[in-house]
Amino acid sequence: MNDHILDRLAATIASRQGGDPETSYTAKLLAKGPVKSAQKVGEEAVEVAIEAARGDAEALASESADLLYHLLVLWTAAGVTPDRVWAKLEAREGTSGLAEKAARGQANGEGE
Ligand SMILES: N=c1c2ncn([C@@H]3O[C@H](COP(=O)(O)OP(=O)(O)OP(=O)(O)O)[C@@H](O)[C@H]3O)c2ncn1[C@@H]1O[C@H](COP(=O)(O)O)[C@@H](O)[C@H]1O
Repeated sequence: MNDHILDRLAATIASRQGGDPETSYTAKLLAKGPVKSAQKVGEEAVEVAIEAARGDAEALASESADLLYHLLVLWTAAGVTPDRVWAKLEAREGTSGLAEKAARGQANGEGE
């Protein structure tokens, strides 16, 4: 997935670590630490939800791009590589979300 936009964006974000906050918004954000990035992810997620509820597909696409950018910044700030997340998704590929939910329920002692 190395030529995917998310991987290219993640590489750009990683390259901004320790960069000049005067010339790079990403460097400025990373310099503030993971809590600031977590706050931005929360804000952008709310904006995504608002545009989805309003039924504005163009605004939803735009806010989704903001959310993905800030999520990638958060991963970098928190030391999570995109490959680690992709591996989680790949491990779930082909399995039903309902089966996973049922397994979690049993582990929690539900449904007995
Ligand atoms: N994809 C993005 C991207 N998406 C959103 N944003 C910025 O994220 C910010 C989010 O909007 P807000 O209204 O919350 O911004 P704000 O009010 O300045 O927020 P605060 O940080 O002050 O809380 C805006 O300033 C957007 O420009 C992005 N900034 C950068 N990128 C990518 O990151 C690359 C590197 O950017 P620099 O680090 O700036 O060189 C760019 O080439 C792009 O590919």
